Amino acid sequence: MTAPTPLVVLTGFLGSGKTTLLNRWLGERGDLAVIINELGDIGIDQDLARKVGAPVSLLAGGCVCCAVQGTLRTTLRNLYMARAAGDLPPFSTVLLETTGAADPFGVVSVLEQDPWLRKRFTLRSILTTVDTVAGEAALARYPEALEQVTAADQLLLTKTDRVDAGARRALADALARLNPDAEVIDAADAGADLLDRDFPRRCRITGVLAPLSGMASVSTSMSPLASTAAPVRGHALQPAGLRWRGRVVYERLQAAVAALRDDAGDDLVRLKGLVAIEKLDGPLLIQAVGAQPLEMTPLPAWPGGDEDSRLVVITAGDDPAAPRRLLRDWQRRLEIATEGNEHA
Ligand SMILES: Nc1nc2c(ncn2[C@@H]2O[C@H](COP(=O)(O)OP(=O)(O)OP(=O)(O)O)[C@@H](O)[C@H]2O)c(=O)[nH]1
Repeated sequence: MTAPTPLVVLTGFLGSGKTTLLNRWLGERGDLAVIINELGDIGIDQDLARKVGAPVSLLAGGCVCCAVQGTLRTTLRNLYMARAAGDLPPFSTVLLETTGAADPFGVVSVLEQDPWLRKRFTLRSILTTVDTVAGEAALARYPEALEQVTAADQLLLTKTDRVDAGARRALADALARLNPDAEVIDAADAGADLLDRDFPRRCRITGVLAPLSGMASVSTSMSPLASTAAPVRGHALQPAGLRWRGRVVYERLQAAVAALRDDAGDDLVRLKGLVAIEKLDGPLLIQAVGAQPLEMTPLPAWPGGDEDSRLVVITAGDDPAAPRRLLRDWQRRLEIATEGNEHA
């Protein structure tokens, strides 16, 4: 049997820059197979993944670490079989982008517990993006963010263009204390050759999400970033998505986004969407990460074959109805017809 194919896990909290980095790497090398995991049922990132011939598989509807572990197994098997049959280009490495809420240890256990997969794939590394703007707050509030940092072989600082050198250094020092085994570098300096790098084998023992009741003590004793904010229990992140047909007037969209952000307040963790706009050929890509500035980018054409408008909202807290309420208000504000729309 040929040597097992390396699997690189790219993780990092919601909106920390995983897809941006993945896209850059896809532009740098053509020997990757990519698996993108989305928290909700509606996928956007797989359409945004640069189309350079790399096979891109979508795992939607939950985290690979728990809800869709079985689907990850099937996807890896399918990739292996399709390559063996010559139906896919001969990729050398599988790059798995987790959801921003994933526990990387759960991903590792998929490989470890499946004898068939264990012979054919090997975990090469866990690479974790950390947002220099929002990373500190995320680590203090979300056990997922802490778990992702703890699990990392390499920590990649993103959005360093938006903070000063002092803030960058303070975060890097704090991360080094949280995970002394992982080197901290700027994502901007991380070329795609990082995907070939082997790291010393580590015993990965889940530390944060499993004993959730211990989270408060973990965040104060381990984290130099601990804040007074009460930590949210694991996976207390609620996704909802809306899909619709029809164009929206730009000014009304702007007002609807502002109203949604206002209504959600601090609980809005992530907003992303592709929206058809009056008088524009391609869609508008909408991105918001917490309270960070909104990004609206007109795309020249619809990426992927899917030309439905889509909006995904992820809120903090235990109430799964919260993001759905935001989407219902969104629908009402933009007078999007109910018929044919899909909430997920
Ligand atoms: N200024 C700046 N913005 C960045 C950088 N990296 C990512 N972003 C922005 O941050 C937002 C989120 O980036 P993504 O790459 O989609 O983050 P993600 O981790 O894939 O997000 P999820 O998949 O939703 O968890 C987007 O609006 C990006 O344009 C960076 O290095 N600098």
